[in-house]
Amino acid sequence: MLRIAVPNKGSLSEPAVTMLKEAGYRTRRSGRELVLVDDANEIELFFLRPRDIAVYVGQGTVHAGITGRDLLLDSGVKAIEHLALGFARSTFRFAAPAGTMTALEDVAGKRVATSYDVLVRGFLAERGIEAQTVHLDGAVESSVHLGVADLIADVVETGTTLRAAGLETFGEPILVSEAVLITTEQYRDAPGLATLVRRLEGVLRARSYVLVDYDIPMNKLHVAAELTPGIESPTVSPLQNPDWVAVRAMVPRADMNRIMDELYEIGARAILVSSLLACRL
Ligand SMILES: Nc1ncnc2c1ncn2[C@@H]1O[C@H](COP(=O)(O)OP(=O)(O)OP(=O)(O)O)[C@@H](O)[C@H]1O
Ligand SMILES: O=P(O)(O)OC[C@H]1O[C@H](OP(=O)(O)OP(=O)(O)O)[C@H](O)[C@@H]1O
Ligand SMILES: [Mg+2]
Repeated sequence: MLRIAVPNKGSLSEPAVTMLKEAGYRTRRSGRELVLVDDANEIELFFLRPRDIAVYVGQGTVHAGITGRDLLLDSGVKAIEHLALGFARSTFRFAAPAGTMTALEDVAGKRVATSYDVLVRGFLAERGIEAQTVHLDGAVESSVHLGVADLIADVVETGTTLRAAGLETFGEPILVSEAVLITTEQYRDAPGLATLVRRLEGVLRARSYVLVDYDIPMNKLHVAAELTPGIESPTVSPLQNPDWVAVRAMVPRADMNRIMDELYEIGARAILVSSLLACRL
């Protein structure tokens, strides 16, 4: 039976559970279950602290796990990023009181507060910059104001938390992170894992594409097909009126409105967009 570690708390937890549910797996009924056996899908889900997941995967006690790229790198564990999952997207950056630091060199000799010491020390060492790290478990943004550090290195999504603390990012991002499915060389080809990966890819595709249907005059079909080439080729069906056809194709969700506008411009009508629940391409 495939053993998978799933985050039990924090930013990764809810979207990870939602994704597994959309991939057809049984998921937690309460927030308290530690392990869940899904016999039908031959999978066991272990709900663990996000930070610990790389450790379990690295030790080989579970076949794979969902964690953040930043947490994986900070763990120092030799695990493989098997599939990027597209949620919990963030950057990991240095930030200091507004107007005080502009370049990485400014970090030299300073105290950097962070929850990701290994990641930060590795990044600075690679660039030959010596600085001291101060480990904090969270709310790192408060550390400068409270005098335990001169700057921070932390997760930034919208930047709201930084702004509220009067801090500004500077220098290149240390890392661009998102949730990832991780495994080890040992289990990379485990049979059940391929199924899990295919299902998760199906969810990712279903999230990033929509299905568009429209009617178009026959003489405009070639232009319309260029706008909606689909994956292999758009489906074209006859209509009772021989001068018109119906077309169905998958289009990237991000381009949906532009494509609808352009289809309308060239004469398409009854343009309908629907969401996909799941797919195998
Ligand atoms: N605001 C955020 N937006 C996107 N991703 C985030 C955000 N905060 C944390 N993450 C991501 O979540 C993971 C951190 O897991 P962690 O359990 O520490 O989450 P958390 O939301 O910080 O939880 P906690 O409430 O325990 O602080 C990392 O991969 C990190 O990049
Ligand atoms: O850029 P923003 O959209 O403001 O998000 C980034 C903030 O979110 C996370 O904090 P979290 O809520 O997890 O609190 P923590 O610092 O205690 O982990 C992260 O550590 C940042 O503080
Ligand atoms: Mg946090």
